[in-house]
Amino acid sequence: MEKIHLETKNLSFTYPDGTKALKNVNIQIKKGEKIAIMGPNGAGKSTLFSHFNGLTEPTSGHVEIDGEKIIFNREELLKVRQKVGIVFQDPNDQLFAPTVKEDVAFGPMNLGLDYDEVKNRIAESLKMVGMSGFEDKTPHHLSGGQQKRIAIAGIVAMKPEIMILDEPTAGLDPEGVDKVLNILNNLNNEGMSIVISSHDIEMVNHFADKIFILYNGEIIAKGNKHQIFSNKELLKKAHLKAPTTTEILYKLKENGLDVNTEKITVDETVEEILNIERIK
Ligand SMILES: Nc1ncnc2c1ncn2[C@@H]1O[C@H](COP(=O)(O)OP(=O)(O)OP(=O)(O)O)[C@@H](O)[C@H]1O
Repeated sequence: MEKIHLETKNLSFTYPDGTKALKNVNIQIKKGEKIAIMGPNGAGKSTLFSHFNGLTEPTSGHVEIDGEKIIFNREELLKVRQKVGIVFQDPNDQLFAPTVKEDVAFGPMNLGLDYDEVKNRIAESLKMVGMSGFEDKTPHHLSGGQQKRIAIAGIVAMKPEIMILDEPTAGLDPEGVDKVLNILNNLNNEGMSIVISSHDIEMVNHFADKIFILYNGEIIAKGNKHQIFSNKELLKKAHLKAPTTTEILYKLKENGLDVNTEKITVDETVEEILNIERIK
């Protein structure tokens, strides 16, 4: 059986002003999975992510990493943060050093690694995100897409086992989205578990093995992309737009054609349409 890498058990969180941001959230992420958490603004995605490496302590319930409950003391949290790396939505919340290399060095230096190892990690992680040569640049003089890749490099340099990214492709142009997805797929191929949040259904359609829908602090659905993206009622409730392929298949069905609306990718949809032609 595949090992569970990260799990939340009856996780609930209420902000000091009384906002119940998470209500009894139970999710399991297996080793090596690519997961997307989707949901409307204010659903609780960022609040959930801040629990994954112990940045926030649950009001009730808990989070387990490799079957071990996160314990809230300095030593244990340091161990958790080595295993679970978080890339925030806004690179400005993450990038603060005067140069790219100092920024990427920050995490590995905090792990107490020696100078040569830190240097190696800076070079390796900048190469991984396609930003070698930018070492001496000021992070705030880079484009949004470049800043995002530097923020990812800073976390990659700590060699976490699980990487959490809050809306990693928001605001990027199509090439920027592809670049980030390539980086995440390469990291996943090396064994890293990846969890992202996103509103971008076409991107998630290409990326995720499993999707959780968070709505008003609760997980209201989980499944693979076929199960989630063919459920138009669910998508509407979660303020998500169905993929164009799903819209086409639903329209064909409304017009009396016997099509399987669970086909999601362009290739599957074309095959389904060609099948109707063949039956005719
Ligand atoms: N510091 C805070 N104090 C009180 N309420 C908060 C605080 N931060 C967030 N909230 C509330 O908690 C709920 C969940 O917010 P959260 O930011 O986790 O949602 P989200 O799904 O990440 O939203 P978005 O897609 O807009 O980034 C919202 O109702 C929000 O208003």
